[in-house]
Amino acid sequence: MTTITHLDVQDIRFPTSRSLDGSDAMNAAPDYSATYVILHTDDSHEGHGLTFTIGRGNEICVAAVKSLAYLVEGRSLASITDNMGAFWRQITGDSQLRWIGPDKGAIHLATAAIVNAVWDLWAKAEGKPVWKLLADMSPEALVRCLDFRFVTDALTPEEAIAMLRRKQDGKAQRESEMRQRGYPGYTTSAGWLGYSDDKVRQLAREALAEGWTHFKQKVGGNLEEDCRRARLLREEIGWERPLMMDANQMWDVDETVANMRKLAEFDPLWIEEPTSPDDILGHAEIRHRLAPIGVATGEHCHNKVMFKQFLQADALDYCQIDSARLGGLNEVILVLLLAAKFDVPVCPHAGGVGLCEYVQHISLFDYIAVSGSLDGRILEYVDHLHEHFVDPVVIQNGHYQVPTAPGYSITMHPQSLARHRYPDGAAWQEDA
Ligand SMILES: C[C@H](O)[C@@H](O)[C@@H](O)[C@H](O)C(=O)O
Ligand SMILES: [Mg+2]
Repeated sequence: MTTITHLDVQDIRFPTSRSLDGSDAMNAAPDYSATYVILHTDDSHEGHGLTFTIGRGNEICVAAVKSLAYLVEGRSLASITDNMGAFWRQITGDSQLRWIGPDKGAIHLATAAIVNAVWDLWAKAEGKPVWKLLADMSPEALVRCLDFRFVTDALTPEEAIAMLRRKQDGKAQRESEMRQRGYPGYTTSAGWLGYSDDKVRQLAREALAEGWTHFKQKVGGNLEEDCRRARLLREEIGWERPLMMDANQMWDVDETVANMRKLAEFDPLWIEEPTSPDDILGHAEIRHRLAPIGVATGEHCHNKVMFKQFLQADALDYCQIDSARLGGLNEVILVLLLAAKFDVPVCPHAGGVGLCEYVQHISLFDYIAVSGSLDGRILEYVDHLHEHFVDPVVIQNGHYQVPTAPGYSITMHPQSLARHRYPDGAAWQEDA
């Protein structure tokens, strides 16, 4: 019986601001970072998990993980997995720690790192990748992993079981389809705001040659500049291939409408995070006024209650859950079910460090067992930092190939961890 003996947490940072990888209008110079958790056990298994931050602030998540550690140390894996829903309530329920959330901010990001590490440990112990562990569970077992508190007005456990039962037919066929074709993706790599025109053109050409069909660009800077870059991208990718735009929360509601009426000339599929991530009614208003341009949001949507209200308010066309902004996989699954009930496609946020590795499991599971559909669904891809992972994502022809190694694909190489540990790792010492 596997027992968690000790939780180790590390502050891992990559100096991506030096090349402006990941730059956008709100986040001009991010250092992609991970609050990295290892659950050590009394046998050969380890559970790895991380939460993504963009540099300063990672130390706050590290401290929050340390405060939460007592909730898993000393526990047997079986005592957690026997009732994952109860475990999730417990890890989010320490009243003294909950006070600095609840279910939001640094404490919730830290929760995600631990919860995802538990899933990694469970999947490794079962010898399955996480998506397969989930896809093989009965509807009842899956629903037992979830905490429906605060969402039963929109979705009850009984309804969730019924929804999952309805998708049992065809699961095997969808799984084999995914093993053959992979899950369709889109690339953000050519569109970072800090890149020169030449670099954008070059990366767009390379992405086309690699088989990408959907592209995302950053907007939210100077409007003329946004238009110029959209024109440039359209010159490279043509008009048949979808182009998405991401403003990273730069605008007010009326400003969004005015700016997007101008950018509509470039036929965007969606505008992502146009305004404050908390402004549900604002997004609904934008959606209403900008249709048929879609509204996408979710990478800063911090819990199931927020998503419930976005869905109830008809405020989004694309639900962009983040695997470590929500409190780990249990809460993500609940949002997948909510989105399926409201018939809104889930297109997870990815990129950063490790987020592509995580979300491939989520979208595969969504297709195989929850929504059963690829309509309007496309999974983000960003071409940075995969070399640090033991089982990195594999992309072919713009499609994520199905991961087969046991776990959540989030384990990093020990030498990558050592080199990027902040502030003493070699990557930070060399030209400091
Ligand atoms: C700072 C980051 O790179 C963000 O720009 C990024 O996550 C982005 O919003 C995205 O949608 O990929
Ligand atoms: Mg975004």
